Amino acid sequence: MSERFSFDLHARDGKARTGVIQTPRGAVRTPAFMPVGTAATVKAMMPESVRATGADILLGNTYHLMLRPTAERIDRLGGLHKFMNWERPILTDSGGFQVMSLAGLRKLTEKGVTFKSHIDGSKHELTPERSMEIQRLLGSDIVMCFDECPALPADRDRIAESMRLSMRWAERSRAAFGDRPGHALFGIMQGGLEQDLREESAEALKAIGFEGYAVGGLAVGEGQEAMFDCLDYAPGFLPEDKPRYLMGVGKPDDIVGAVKRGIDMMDCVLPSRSGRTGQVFTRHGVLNIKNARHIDDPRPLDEACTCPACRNFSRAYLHHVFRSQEIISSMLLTWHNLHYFQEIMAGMREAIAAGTFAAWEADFHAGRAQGDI
Ligand SMILES: CNc1nc2cc(C(N)=O)ccc2[nH]1
Repeated sequence: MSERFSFDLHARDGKARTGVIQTPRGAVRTPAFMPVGTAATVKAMMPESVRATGADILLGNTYHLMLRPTAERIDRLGGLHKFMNWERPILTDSGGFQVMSLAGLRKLTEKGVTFKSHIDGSKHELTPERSMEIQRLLGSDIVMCFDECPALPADRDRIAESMRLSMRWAERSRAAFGDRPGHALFGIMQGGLEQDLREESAEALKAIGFEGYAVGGLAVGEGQEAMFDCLDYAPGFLPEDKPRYLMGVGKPDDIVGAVKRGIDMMDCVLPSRSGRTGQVFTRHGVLNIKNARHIDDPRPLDEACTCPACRNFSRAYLHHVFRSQEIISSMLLTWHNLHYFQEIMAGMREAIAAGTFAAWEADFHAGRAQGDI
């Protein structure tokens, strides 16, 4: 285990990169996918099961945890790692995105955001300083700057104004974070789909200096083509030698396209949330287990998959327990989806190291039938 936070790039293939982030709580192999552990749990998964899928790091949500059970209570109980029995790295978001997407009665000023809890209507405030304090109390290994992520579509002036506010908040986040060896603070690039504003944001963040850099403000309704157009230039504005984290992404083909364009880390609720709705991701495409066509199907979800759902259960059984709203349905489908997402990451890491990413990507796309399978 390293006492420091560091990032070592091992290989490149085109713009795609593979390497390792070292932290005092363990190594993170990149490109990395982070399962989302919103309320101190990856829903329907035991922590050891999350690890068994291949995850090196998971994401915790500041907004949810500050409201319930509160950061102070988690701190008193030994921090988030101990609280949720996950002793490997945790990245926490700043709360900024979820305040704007979940909370009620929000008021945004230069200082920060005041809002009402979606749980009980109680009043709260998030500022760069309070977000840093919460993430410190949680004990997270990678802390995210407090920022504002404007909803798209938005006009250029709004995007510019919002980005510049986030850059001022990045300064304040850096100042409030303090000197915490072994912990990292990541800046978040904003700027919407405006190339010049993205470059301005990157320059502002580099002038402050961070241990890693996120591409924020995407996966907010712009669509894959627009997101990839932005990713064709935005990662290149960021330092080569620091991790690049694309927030909130995404479907398997989004993830592959992002890594191809130079992204090292991603997080998304899709594999876990969709597992609970019966949506199953496989190397041959997507299926929904609730479809009646599975009712007598003795085959596994994916013959080639080694997860517990595919090794031990038929589609007919998974259809039955989904239809019966049995808890095991969410457990098995979440496990399968997370396992598959980690299989994609492992395949890309290996391909980039071998210089065969283009062939791997062609095989990835070739295997995916259209629609249900
Ligand atoms: C699900 N899409 C998504 N876009 C995001 C953008 C941010 C951001 N801070 O710009 C954070 C979380 C995000 N999640």
